[in-house]
Amino acid sequence: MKTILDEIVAQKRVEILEKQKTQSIESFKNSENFLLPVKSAKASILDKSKSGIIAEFKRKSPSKGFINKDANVKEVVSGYEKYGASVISVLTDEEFFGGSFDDLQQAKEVLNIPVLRKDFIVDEFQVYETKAIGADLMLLIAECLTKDEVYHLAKTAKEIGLEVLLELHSEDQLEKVNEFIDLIGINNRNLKNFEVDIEKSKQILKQLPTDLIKVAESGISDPKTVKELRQAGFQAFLIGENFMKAENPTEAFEQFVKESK
Ligand SMILES: O=C(O)c1ccccc1NCC(=O)[C@H](O)[C@H](O)COP(=O)(O)O
Repeated sequence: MKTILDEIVAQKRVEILEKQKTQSIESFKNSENFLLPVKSAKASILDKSKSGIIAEFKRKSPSKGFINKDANVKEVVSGYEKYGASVISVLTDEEFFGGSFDDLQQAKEVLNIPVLRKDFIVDEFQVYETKAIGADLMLLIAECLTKDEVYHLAKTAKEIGLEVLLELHSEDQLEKVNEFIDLIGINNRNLKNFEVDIEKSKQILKQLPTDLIKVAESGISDPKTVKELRQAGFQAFLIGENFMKAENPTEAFEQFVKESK
């Protein structure tokens, strides 16, 4: 049976082919952002004056539909930074998440902390594109890539200065971790039925390489869960919907950070 991830990846491949009619890796290399230095997410997460939260700007999702369709990106992300976010994640997928490059670029304009391009990267074209749009790091999802693809995409990213967050959904994907990965995320959301199980993070944690930054992802809505996961050994927490669904995402974030200390 096809999963939502299969559907998203198929759509990505169509989009890439369409974009390649007018853009090329060479054109990305000639872009203004290409030679600019990136901000390190690793360093920002290890900075103890911040919360360890990777706060995600997310307008909609396949599991929840619309969350906050018309949110003002600059307002929301600058609030997240003000109250201690370590990194900002911006969805750039349009079809399934209502995101855009414009959202990422607007976020970048007002932020001093690193910005993660949250998308479904399956081709080196998108790696160069990630640098050209001004992101500091990118996500790779082990579930939709072979071990060789993860290696090639992560190596390319590192060569052009991007940091890489590799997301795992199960223990058997651990073999895809390589020397080019900076952060490793465990996604608590089952992409077949969208159920969230925070225990999954804890189970896989014990087997993660000790030298990588460990990120618990998805379905976190209680500050106590952050405390628990921090105690267990996670250094970062990727949280989107819980803040975005609030009437005032910044206030919700501020309160959450206070309670998760
Ligand atoms: O969020 C979804 O419904 C989803 C569906 C299919 C593939 C990926 C999906 N989410 C991407 C993410 O990784 C989350 O946006 C991120 O971890 C934040 O999760 P949450 O705090 O639950 O919004």
